[in-house]
Amino acid sequence: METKILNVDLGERSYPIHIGEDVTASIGSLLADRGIKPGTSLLIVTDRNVAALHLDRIVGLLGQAGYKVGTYIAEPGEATKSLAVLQDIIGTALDTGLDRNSVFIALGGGVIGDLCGFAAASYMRGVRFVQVPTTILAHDSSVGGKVAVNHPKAKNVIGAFYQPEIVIYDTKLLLTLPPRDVRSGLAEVVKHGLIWDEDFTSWCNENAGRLLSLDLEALGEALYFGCKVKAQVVSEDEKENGLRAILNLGHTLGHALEAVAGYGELTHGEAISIGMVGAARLAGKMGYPGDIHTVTKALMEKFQLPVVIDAAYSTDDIMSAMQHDKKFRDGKMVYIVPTAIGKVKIDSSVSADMVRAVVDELKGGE
Ligand SMILES: NC(=O)c1ccc[n+]([C@@H]2O[C@H](COP(=O)([O-])OP(=O)(O)OC[C@H]3O[C@@H](n4cnc5c(N)ncnc54)[C@H](O)[C@@H]3O)[C@@H](O)[C@H]2O)c1
Ligand SMILES: O=C(O)C(=O)C[C@@H](O)[C@H](O)[C@H](O)COP(=O)(O)O
Ligand SMILES: [Zn+2]
Repeated sequence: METKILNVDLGERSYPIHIGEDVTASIGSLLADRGIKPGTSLLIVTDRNVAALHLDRIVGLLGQAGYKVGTYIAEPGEATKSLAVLQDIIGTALDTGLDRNSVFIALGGGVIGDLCGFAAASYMRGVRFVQVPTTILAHDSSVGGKVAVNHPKAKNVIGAFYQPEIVIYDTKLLLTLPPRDVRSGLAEVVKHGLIWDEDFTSWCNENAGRLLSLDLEALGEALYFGCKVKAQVVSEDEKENGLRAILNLGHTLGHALEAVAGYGELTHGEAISIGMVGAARLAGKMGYPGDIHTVTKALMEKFQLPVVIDAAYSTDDIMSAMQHDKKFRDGKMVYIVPTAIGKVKIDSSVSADMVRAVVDELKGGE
């Protein structure tokens, strides 16, 4: 696929997304084009898995382009998205003398993007940062400026809206992903179809095999579509006062499952796969056509993602974890309900009893 460029249109905080095979080869000139001049001190935040595979090359490219490069290597996994690791990154930034002109680079998946982005938002009250996503899932996390770490009780509740300077998305880096993370990332790809476009949802269904086997042509198209939806929604509603909540399809239940299971037990994509099937069940109970559930469940199964809740998790724990959802207002639940394939509604009329019934059905393996 030839390189494609999208723009996130946010006035003076607008930024480009470059997607293509080998775009990181030009990382130095892409940074310079964004006003990050050679000679600038950079801190690359990454995790151990990504470091072993891709860090030396990126450090080399940035060094050759004249940047001063430091690194912070975290443990892989969701548990790394924590205040303790955030503090450690800030310690490294201080020890290496980074100042307000310095730039943080997130080289990794969504965990690293969210963590590094929040570190950049906090360090000296804000330094610039760059997203270099290395997972499929990170087409979602690298765009839009939601940055955060987790609290043991709830996902992403310590965070900010803080936009990157540029997103540099090299699809070749995805070729080293383990199968579980391929499947997990594809859950968010399918989500962008389910909330936005019936035709793209059908395309995902038809191209599941190519996507699962990391066909770069198919992946490039899928990631371009997801980033395009995301850029459009975020450009209209950066801070989730309305429309942006649709990106949360499946997340009320999904985030609760991640917290109740213990961070890292379920991947984010696995959790929202179950959450999206739950939302489709809810839609059925509310009188929307039954095929939303059938199609959603079949799609998730096609991508080898889970569609039921482990019976060991307590329904009460799941229900109370959902109370921390950031969409809820004044104690009122707000759900993203699919009303057709490719369409969703932001709904505050869903009863807790209905949600509990869905959770119990999913635990019963239905
Ligand atoms: N900010 C947002 O808008 C947003 C959107 C979606 C998800 N998220 C967050 O993203 C996180 C999940 O992201 P994720 O699934 O990318 O998780 P992740 O960052 O933990 O990456 C998944 C695994 O893949 C490994 N990995 C990453 N790139 C690799 C590569 N190229 N080759 C081999 N291994 C590689 C990592 O080491 C890790 O073990 C969650 O915390 C979720 O809440 C945020
Ligand atoms: O960008 C958004 O907005 C999203 O909701 C995208 C989600 O896929 C993502 O998981 C996000 O981090 C969830 O945000 P939260 O506000 O529910 O924590
Ligand atoms: Zn998500």
